[in-house]
Amino acid sequence: MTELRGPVRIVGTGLIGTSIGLALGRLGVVVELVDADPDNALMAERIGAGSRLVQIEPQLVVVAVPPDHVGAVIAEQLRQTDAVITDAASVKSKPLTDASALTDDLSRYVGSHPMAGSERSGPLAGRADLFDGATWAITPHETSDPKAVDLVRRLAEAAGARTVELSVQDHDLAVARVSHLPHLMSALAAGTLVDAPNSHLELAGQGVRDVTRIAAGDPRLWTQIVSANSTALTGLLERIRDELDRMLVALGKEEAGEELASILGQGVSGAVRVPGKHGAPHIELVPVLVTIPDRPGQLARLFADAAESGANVEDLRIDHSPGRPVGEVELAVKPASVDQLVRVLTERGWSVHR
Ligand SMILES: NC(=O)c1ccc[n+]([C@@H]2O[C@H](COP(=O)([O-])OP(=O)(O)OC[C@H]3O[C@@H](n4cnc5c(N)ncnc54)[C@H](O)[C@@H]3O)[C@@H](O)[C@H]2O)c1
Ligand SMILES: O=C(O)C(=O)C[C@]1(C(=O)O)C=C[C@@H](O)C=C1
Repeated sequence: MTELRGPVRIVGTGLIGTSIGLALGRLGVVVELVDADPDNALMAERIGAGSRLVQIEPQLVVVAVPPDHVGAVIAEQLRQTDAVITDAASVKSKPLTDASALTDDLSRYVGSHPMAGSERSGPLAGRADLFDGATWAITPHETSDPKAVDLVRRLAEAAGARTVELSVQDHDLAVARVSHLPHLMSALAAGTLVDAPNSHLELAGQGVRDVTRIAAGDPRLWTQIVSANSTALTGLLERIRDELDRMLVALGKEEAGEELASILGQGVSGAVRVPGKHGAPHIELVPVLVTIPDRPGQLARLFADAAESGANVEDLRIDHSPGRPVGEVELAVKPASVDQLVRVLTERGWSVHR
């Protein structure tokens, strides 16, 4: 076991670097912050992610810069320090290839990728709990030192994540499917809203919000991510194109029912395969919808009442459209807890529907 004692140097103090600094700060690990943009490093320091100048040599360097720059920073940090180096990039082949072109010995480098993030960028979007319960992929390459792999695993665990080890190639295939394709589909769906009249947008409910949230991610970052994974993405996009053609043909028919139901049914079968919280197998959750008045303290009261019922709220969604005097809270609970939750909330005056 290789103990994570720090100091940890974080290069790139945006959303991910700052969140890692904040998470390690919870354990008292000394963190040094470095960024090409001095304002971002200063901001990360101000919100408590670490310090800009640490006098001791780092034990570990985390490179959290956009994918196109990762290889060069890895090579630079290997030259400048004796530390183990990891990176957080959303693709793993490109950083390895780029770094290999710049240095001969990559034994102290182990790629990794926290599978948690946000559509927001920069240090102000950083959160100490971003990785709690998330999956963190570790992608050793052929010459990675096992002790370095162990230390990177320690980093992920210290940040609150559970680790999954897989090859660089397998990682890129996996994220093409579970992260990069969904991002592109979200961008395409959101793009159709650009010229939508306000009278259409006024009808926006939770469905369109669910589908478009990630489309708000930084286009420069995402261009780098998807370009670096173009081969895997091309195969998936071709499959989507074929399905779109099938859907168009079906919609054009008078009796489209069966064909459409088969495409939508495929969607249901795929959606239930998405694992549940903490990477656990998918568990069936039942949504319980509660209307809440738009007044301070109502959410706290609702949670207290839900807790009284004994139900564990597994997931939560708040839908509050501006201009409405009430909001709607969706509490997702296990089927066994539903009846008791509904009974207790109704008794306490909440307007509840399933
Ligand atoms: N955004 C997400 O949801 C997410 C999730 C997991 C992993 N990642 C990966 O993490 C990395 C960082 O993403 P982010 O969302 O934190 O981006 P970000 O834009 O919030 O932050 C990137 C930071 O890197 C700095 N930077 C850029 N080039 C640099 C260089 N050469 N040297 C030093 N600093 C440099 C920028 O000034 C900025 O502060 C990316 O590789 C991304 O693929 C992102
Ligand atoms: O939750 C989000 O906003 C994300 O898009 C996070 C997400 C993902 O696809 O799950 C996005 C890119 C990262 O490389 C890792 C995580």
